[in-house]
Amino acid sequence: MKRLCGRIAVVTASTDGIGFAIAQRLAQEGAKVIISSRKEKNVNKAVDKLCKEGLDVKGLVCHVSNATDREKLFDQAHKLGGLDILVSNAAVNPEVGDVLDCSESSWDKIFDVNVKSSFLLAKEAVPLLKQSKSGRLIFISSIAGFQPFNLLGAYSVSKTALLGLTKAAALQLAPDGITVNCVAPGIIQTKFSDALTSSESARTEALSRIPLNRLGDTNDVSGVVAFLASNDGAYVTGENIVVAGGMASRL
Ligand SMILES: NC(=O)c1ccc[n+]([C@@H]2O[C@H](COP(=O)([O-])OP(=O)(O)OC[C@H]3O[C@@H](n4cnc5c(N)ncnc54)[C@H](O)[C@@H]3O)[C@@H](O)[C@H]2O)c1
Repeated sequence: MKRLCGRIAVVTASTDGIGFAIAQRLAQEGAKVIISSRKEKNVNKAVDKLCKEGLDVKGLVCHVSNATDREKLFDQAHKLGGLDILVSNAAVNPEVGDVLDCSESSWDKIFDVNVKSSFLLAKEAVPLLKQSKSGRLIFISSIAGFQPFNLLGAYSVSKTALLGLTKAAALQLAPDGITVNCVAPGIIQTKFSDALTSSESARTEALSRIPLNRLGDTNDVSGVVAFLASNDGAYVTGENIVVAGGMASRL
């Protein structure tokens, strides 16, 4: 099914993991997708891979905290014809520990990348999204945003902030016909979740919390994002959608 023909999408941190799967899926559904991440080498590799699959993608270096990089991202979209879909996916977690043990520098970094950059990307995308007939803003939060994970204190709180940002921005942008939603993944197999899944004991503990009894795959998340980006999701806004194999009922 190609639900996104003629749409232009920007996905941050999309050279690997969940972001890559989202970029791939949006492109498979017919969108022209701008891939980005911090390192040129990774951008080139991801673009090469998707171009070889016959997908319409362009790539750009973008450190989401860097205003010039963000400007280049939207300039590129403008040159391609506009912007219909922004997926804000980049996140960091530089420190493992309880929330009140987080160092000030890690707190600042977590909130700078996970929250402030998402806010700024959204704010800067709005002029282009307003020109689209089907503007979509999609934030990637986490199940930890609903109930903080042990030892992921500050990261969890940053993801909670995105739940609020989604609701507030959805109300603000509804009169312009732009939908704003958030996807909150559970434990999805990527580099990011390695610590939660790599050892046998960590894996068993993780699975004990997931009613569907399997870890998530990046495609479990990308399909939901594609739905929200498409006309099938046109009447959904201000929602935080958990994609976690039922984990939310065991929090
Ligand atoms: N994997 C999971 O279990 C899981 C669960 C819940 C939420 N998430 C969220 O999903 C998103 C993607 O995570 P992932 O699991 O694919 O892992 P990942 O490590 O592949 O994704 C994080 C990406 O963000 C990028 N990034 C970090 N700082 C950046 C910056 N300043 N500018 C641009 N890019 C930057 C990293 O390079 C990395 O590619 C993140 O928002 C993460 O919080 C992941």
